[in-house]
Amino acid sequence: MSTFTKTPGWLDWYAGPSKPKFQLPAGAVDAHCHVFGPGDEFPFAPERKYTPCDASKAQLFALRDHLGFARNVIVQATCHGADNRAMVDACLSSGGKARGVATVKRGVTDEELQALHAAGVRGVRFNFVKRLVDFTPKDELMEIAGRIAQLGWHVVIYFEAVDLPELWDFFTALPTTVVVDHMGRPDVSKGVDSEEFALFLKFMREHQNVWSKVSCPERLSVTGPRALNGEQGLENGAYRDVVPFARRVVEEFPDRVLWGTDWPHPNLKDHMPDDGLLVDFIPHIAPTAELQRKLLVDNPMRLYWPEEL
Ligand SMILES: O=C(O)/C=C(\CC(=O)C(=O)O)C(=O)O
Repeated sequence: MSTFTKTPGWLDWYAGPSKPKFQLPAGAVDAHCHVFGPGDEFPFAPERKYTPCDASKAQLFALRDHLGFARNVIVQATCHGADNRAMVDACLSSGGKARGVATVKRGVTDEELQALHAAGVRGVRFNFVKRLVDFTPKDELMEIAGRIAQLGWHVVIYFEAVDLPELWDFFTALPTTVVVDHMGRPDVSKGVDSEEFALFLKFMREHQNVWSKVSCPERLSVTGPRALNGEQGLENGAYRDVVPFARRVVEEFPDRVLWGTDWPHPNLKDHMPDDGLLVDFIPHIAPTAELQRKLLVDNPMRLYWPEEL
């Protein structure tokens, strides 16, 4: 029995994912996933906004193998705050098959940054989603960005589309490669030609250092039906409303896109996706073998394992 009580209504990750029909290219990277705890070993942070179920490194690596991925990029989740131990432990246990994205505070020492680097961390995440984090002053974030730039790391930013205008000046001043989570969370009901999404495309077009994860159809879709428990795939319409957004980004910026499962899918409210069906979403957004190879292999390798190229 875990010491922690999950947030009421919490949905646990789906333990019986289907085998994807889409065969991932050799060396594919799941470039956005998390580990949670286990809470009794790696306690959740006091300042967290949610308490999840456990989602261990062993369970993540089993999913990686089941789906046919070769590697993971493990992104520090806000439920662990700036305590990166669970993520670092997972990276260190992966035999070089996982790299990490950390959360750090201004007080982090150079030695701590070096230790994170040695463990496989290659980026920090700045989260601007108000339901997930308390506000951090931008000068603090800019100072951190300046320090991690010297390690060759990048900054991952998580925000919602309506907040992009306000955050624009800060984002465009970052001195590193900048990776946007989930296409900046567009409101897909506004359509792919909306002003809001045009601003996001302009952000990427005018700033060659900006990359995007084209992940999370299950989070962005408003129409469904859902790729739920192996029952329905995209051929039945699951998450169809997200396809034009992701496909537009993949086709216009093929060398600056990443894809991840987002396992164990924190904070979903109405359903838990089948990760096998999420993999089957990929050929709809990256329709050619070349686009798939860039999205799943070449781009994440360039960012996270450049020494192997
Ligand atoms: O997994 C994600 O990308 C999205 C999250 C959670 C999150 O980012 C976090 O806790 O750090 C969300 O939208 O609730």
